[in-house]
Amino acid sequence: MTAIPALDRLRETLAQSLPYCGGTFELPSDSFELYYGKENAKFVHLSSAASSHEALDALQSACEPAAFGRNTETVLDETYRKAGKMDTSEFVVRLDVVKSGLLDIVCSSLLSGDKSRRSVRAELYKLNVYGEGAFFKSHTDTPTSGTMFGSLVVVFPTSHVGGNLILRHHEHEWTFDSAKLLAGTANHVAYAAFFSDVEHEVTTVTSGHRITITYNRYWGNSETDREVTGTQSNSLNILQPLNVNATGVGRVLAEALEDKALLPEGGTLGFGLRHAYPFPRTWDMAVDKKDPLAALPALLKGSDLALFDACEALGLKPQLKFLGDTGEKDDEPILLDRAIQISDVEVYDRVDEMVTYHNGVIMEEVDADFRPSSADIAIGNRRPVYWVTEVGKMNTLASTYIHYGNQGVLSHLYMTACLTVDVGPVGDRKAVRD
Ligand SMILES: O=C(O)CCC(=O)C(=O)O
Ligand SMILES: [Fe+2]
Repeated sequence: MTAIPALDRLRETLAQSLPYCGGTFELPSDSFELYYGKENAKFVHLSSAASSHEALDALQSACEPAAFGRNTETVLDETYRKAGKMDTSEFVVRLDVVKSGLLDIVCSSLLSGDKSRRSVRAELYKLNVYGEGAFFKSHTDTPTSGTMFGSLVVVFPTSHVGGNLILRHHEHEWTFDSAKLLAGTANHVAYAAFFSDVEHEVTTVTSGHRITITYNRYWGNSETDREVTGTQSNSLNILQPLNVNATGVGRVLAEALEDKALLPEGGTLGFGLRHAYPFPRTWDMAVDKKDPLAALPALLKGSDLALFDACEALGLKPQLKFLGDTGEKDDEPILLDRAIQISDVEVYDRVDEMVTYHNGVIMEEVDADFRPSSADIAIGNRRPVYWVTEVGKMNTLASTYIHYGNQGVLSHLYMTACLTVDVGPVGDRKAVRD
């Protein structure tokens, strides 16, 4: 098969997009003030200089053991998560992520395209104390609603050793060492913001107190731009460069489309999305009216968003689809343009059910140089697809893997869709057969 160098570059570009940003941020001293407890309210200043070991121990003792999610259940199991937690009803912290400008910094580092201006809401979720021996094994942050897209962790400058936040996405891994970043400072916080579907863990704290507050981040109203309140401060240290954008992706995609070795007579290109998105566990079309897949374009993030925007900018029509896996070894996967609830599909013939009643087409994986025969064109319910980026189990609708979250899954589950784009023949890629 002929090599298509621009396609390799496209894959590299899409994989480069970082799903996290982090750094340190200087704040006025009062931002570190914490009041907790209702009956006997206590005060502690969360910086190494101002707080005694005893005061931090007292805060730790006032916490409850932190639970986490195993599928739909919220469980306590100190072999998986050992940490203290305090609910927002039990404490008040002076730090304001909006007024201080921290939320702006995080959004402009992590988001791209129109979304970098879109309004974002950060909701304080928990205070956590990781004392000596505390840790949290690998999990993703459970979506509490369909608009939740990210998490933000703020680590206070109380002295601690260990407790690295390790993030993993596809084949990459990043370590955020808050202890090292905060060493010797009393007036900075360390922050890490990531897309919530990114797997992460907190390694064992070997000494001291690692005290954090976490926020869930949600998309706000798509019509309203984010109010930019932040001051650009010299005291900001951003560890991660900006994300890939649609222009960069569009440039390599356009180049790939000029190559005669890629679907010379036109066809369908497929991309497995790199992020998972929250979908309702159940819904009823009669009540909800809208298919959850229809909401997905507004939720895209990272390189998924850059790819979608790049296709549109080139005059192509990207489509988001699910891959329906029937669960049978010999069945071919079905491309679906709506989200269906697998449990709704009769067990006796899922392929027929998905094709006949759910508008599905049978997906046939082909090579980059595929040329359709007249037979391919005639058969309406089969679709030859050349997958540019990997599509697989992750992209299937019926996901059965055990999900570890920061709480039990309530209303939403992460699902990964794929993007397909029909292209015309070389030289006329926008010309697409109906
Ligand atoms: O403390 C951290 O760095 C991350 C904590 C975390 O993953 C969580 O609370 O879900
Ligand atoms: Fe988490």
